[in-house]
Amino acid sequence: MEKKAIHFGGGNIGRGFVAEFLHTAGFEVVFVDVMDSIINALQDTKSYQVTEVSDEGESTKTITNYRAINSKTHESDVIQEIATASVVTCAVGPNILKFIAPVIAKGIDARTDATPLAVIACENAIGATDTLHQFIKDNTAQDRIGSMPDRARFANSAIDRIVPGQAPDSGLNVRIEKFYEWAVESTPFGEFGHPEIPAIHWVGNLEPYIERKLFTVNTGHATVAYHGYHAGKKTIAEALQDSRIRNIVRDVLQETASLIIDKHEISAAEQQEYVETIITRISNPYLEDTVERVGRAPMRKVSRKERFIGPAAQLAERGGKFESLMGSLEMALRFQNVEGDEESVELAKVLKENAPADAAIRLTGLDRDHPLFPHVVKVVDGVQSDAKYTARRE
Ligand SMILES: NC(=O)c1ccc[n+]([C@@H]2O[C@H](COP(=O)([O-])OP(=O)(O)OC[C@H]3O[C@@H](n4cnc5c(N)ncnc54)[C@H](O)[C@@H]3O)[C@@H](O)[C@H]2O)c1
Ligand SMILES: O=P(O)(O)OC[C@@H](O)[C@@H](O)[C@H](O)[C@H](O)CO
Repeated sequence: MEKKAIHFGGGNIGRGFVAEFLHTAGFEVVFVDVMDSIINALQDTKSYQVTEVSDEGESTKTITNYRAINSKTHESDVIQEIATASVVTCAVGPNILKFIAPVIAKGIDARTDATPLAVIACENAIGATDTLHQFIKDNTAQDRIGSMPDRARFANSAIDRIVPGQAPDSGLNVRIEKFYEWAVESTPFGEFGHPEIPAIHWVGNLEPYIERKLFTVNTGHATVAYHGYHAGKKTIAEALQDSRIRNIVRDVLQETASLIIDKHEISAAEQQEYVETIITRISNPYLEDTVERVGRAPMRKVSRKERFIGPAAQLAERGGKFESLMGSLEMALRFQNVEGDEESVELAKVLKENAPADAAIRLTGLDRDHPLFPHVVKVVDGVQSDAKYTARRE
C-alpha cells in the first residue's frame, strides 16, 4: 500500500521543504490549507517545481503525487485522510497550531490502524509538536486521552532551510536555498520505530539542535532584519553588505555562541564553523529575502522562549553577556505598524498603552524577579521615550 502523509500549510516551507522530502521518501502528500488560491492551484495541477539557488547555479526538482483539501469547507474529508495516513506534518506558523488541532484530534480519534500516526510539527519554535499535542489533547474526550499513544506518537523537530517569499507570478513553484537540516526526535516512536524519511536526521535529544538552530540562524536572521529595516534596506543580503550591521550580527552571535558552547558541550570551533555557514547562507543574494518577511510577527519573536529573550534570559542566569541581544530586542520593538504585519500593529498598541514594566511583562513573559527583567524594561522605556514613538503615545 502507498504511504500517505497529510501536511497542513501549503505555503513556502510546506511546498519547498516538507512536501519535497516526503515526496522523495515515497509518500503521497495530501496538503491541507485554508487559502482557496493555494488549494485550487494544488487541485488544478499535477506537479510543481522546487528550484535550489546558490552561487553554484540552479537545480530543479519536480514534485508530483499530491492532492489538496480545504479544511474550512471539507473538514470530514481531512478527518478521513488522517484516520488512514501514516504521517501528519504541519508548517502553518506557531500561532496557528491551536486552529489545526481540533481536526487532527478528530482524525486521530477515528484511527483503527495498529501502527500509530507519526505527528511532526515543522515550525520555528521550541517544542512545537508538544504544543500541538497539548491542543490535540484539549480537543479529545477525557476517556480517550490515556489510549492516544496507541493511535498517535508526537515528535518535536528542528527544521532549517531558507524559503523566501516567492515572486507573485511563480504559482506553486518555489525558489529555495540548497542547504537543509531536519532533525526529529526518535524516542517517541518506541517499539514502532520512526517513519522512513531519508532527509530526517533522527536524534535522541533534540534540545541542542533546536536551540543551536533558533539561537543562531533565527537570532542572526532577525537581527539583520530589524537593523536592516531601520536602515532602509530591502533584503537581508543587502543589509549584510553594510559593515555596521555585519558587525552587530557577529556580536550577537558571539553572545548566543557562548551559551550554546557552555550548555550543549558543542566545541567553540564547531560553533564558529556553524556561525560562518549561517552568515554565508543568510547573505545569499540569489534568495531576495525581504527584511519584512524575516522580521514578520515581532510579538512572537520577542516572546519568552524565542530568539532574543530565550538566549538572553539563559545568559543572564549564567552571568553571561547579552548587551548585543538587547540591541536586537530594541530594533524588534521598533518594528511597528509595518504594512501587512498585524503583530507589528499590535506591538505599537501595547507599547503605547502600557507602562514600561507592564509592556515588558506582556511582550516577553519574563517574571519581574528575573535577572534579565530590568534590562528589558530599560530597552522598552527607551523605545517608548523615543521622540518618534512618543508622538504616537499622546
Ligand atoms: N520560510 C522559511 O524559511 C522557514 C524555514 C523554516 C521554518 N519555517 C517555519 O515554517 C512555518 C511556515 O512558514 P512559511 O514561511 O512556509 O509561511 P507561509 O505563510 O508561506 O505558509 C503558511 C501556510 O499555512 C497556511 N495556513 C494558515 N492557517 C492555516 C490553517 N488553519 N490550516 C491549514 N493551513 C493554514 C497558510 O494559508 C499558508 O499557506 C513557520 O512556523 C516558519 O517559522 C519557515
Ligand atoms: O519563520 P520565522 O518568522 O520564525 O522566521 C523568519 C526566518 O528567520 C525563517 O523563516 C528562516 O528563513 C528559517 O528559519 C531558516 O531555516
